[in-house]
Amino acid sequence: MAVQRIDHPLVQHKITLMRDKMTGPKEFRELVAETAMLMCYEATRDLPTKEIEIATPMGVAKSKIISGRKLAFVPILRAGLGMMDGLMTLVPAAKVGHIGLFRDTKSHEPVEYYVKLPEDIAERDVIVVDPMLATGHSAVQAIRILKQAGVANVKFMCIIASPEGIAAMQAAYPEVDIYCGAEDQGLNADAYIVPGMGDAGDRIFGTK
Ligand SMILES: O=c1ccn([C@@H]2O[C@H](COP(=O)(O)O)[C@@H](O)[C@H]2O)c(=O)[nH]1
Ligand SMILES: O=P(O)(O)OP(=O)(O)O
Ligand SMILES: [Mg+2]
Repeated sequence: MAVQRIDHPLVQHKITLMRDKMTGPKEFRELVAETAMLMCYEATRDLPTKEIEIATPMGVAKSKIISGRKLAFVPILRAGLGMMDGLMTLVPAAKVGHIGLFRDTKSHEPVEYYVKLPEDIAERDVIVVDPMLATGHSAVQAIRILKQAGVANVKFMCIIASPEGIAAMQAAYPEVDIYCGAEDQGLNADAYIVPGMGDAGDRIFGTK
């Protein structure tokens, strides 16, 4: 498994603004979407292309289009939803599946409450998105659901990852590439990433 940290200055700048506890929900939401769009640029770098001929106003150009297997994004609800505007701006033809998980406050284990996937998900390359990879159990569960649905090729994209989350993913799905913007120190007793940026879902939707 490869962990790719996206160290583009724009991504790093936006992460700093998201970390700031004074950043309110409107700005936080915009930053999550913008960061996701920038990260998606890297996560889709290996999409296959083919050359076609296209009529321009001045003649015929040999030019590339994306070819091969189609893409689906799967946000882990709720926080993953915040990344979708940016991703769909970049890849408007992608289909979207939803996996709803919340973490039990005592065990920190994910509790599944909703799954809706495109009918042809097994024929698509999938990028699972969640701003935070903490214990890694939500991401592992989401990928398990997708594998059971027949998905062969899956990547995971988060804004901040913990070493524990990366290790959990590596143990469960060593073949899944992880794209992250930052790798932080670790988890606190409540399984939040330190220093992190708090509860991403609450900050996106203003619920706390
Ligand atoms: O600092 C944090 C840590 C976690 N979250 C939310 O929890 C899940 C991921 O947690 P796992 O422990 O990896 O299952 C993720 O959906 C986040 O929304 C958070 O917001 N902030
Ligand atoms: O993983 P959680 O419990 O933080 O869920 P949500 O994304 O709904 O905040
Ligand atoms: Mg939350």
